[in-house]
Amino acid sequence: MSTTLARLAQTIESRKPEHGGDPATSYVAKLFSKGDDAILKKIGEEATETVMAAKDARVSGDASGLLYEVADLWFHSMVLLAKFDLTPQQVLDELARREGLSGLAEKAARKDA
Ligand SMILES: N=c1c2ncn([C@@H]3O[C@H](COP(=O)(O)OP(=O)(O)OP(=O)(O)O)[C@@H](O)[C@H]3O)c2ncn1[C@@H]1O[C@H](COP(=O)(O)O)[C@@H](O)[C@H]1O
Repeated sequence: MSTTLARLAQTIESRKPEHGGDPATSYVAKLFSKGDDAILKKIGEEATETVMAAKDARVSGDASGLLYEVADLWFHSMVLLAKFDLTPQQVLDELARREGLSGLAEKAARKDA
């Protein structure tokens, strides 16, 4: 896993209440203290902002805003994973498992099952 992702996952984990995360000084601790729905709401917002940024980029030809929104989306997705004691490595493992398997072939296999 990239060291940036690994470090961020570690920081997010350290912000959990059981590890002493303080909602007064930490955005992640504050999200954890608000509960699952607050995290899900942020994911919905960031996903929508990603869509809007892509539409803006299509019009302006400048995709730089899309990078910021996808970073926000990835970050909040990592908070969600941590909330459920899952790790980015597990997501990468799932992507690795899928490597080389065409999405079209996978879908067809599902239909046959
Ligand atoms: N990568 C991020 C990161 N990306 C985005 N954000 C925050 O996510 C929020 C995004 O929400 P919006 O863009 O909707 O802005 P907003 O209106 O201010 O947000 P809300 O008040 O609606 O939640 C902002 O407050 C951003 O600062 C992040 N906050 C933290 N991190 C990482 O998490 C680490 C731990 O952060 P703390 O827990 O705050 O110490 C940091 O060192 C960073 O590495």
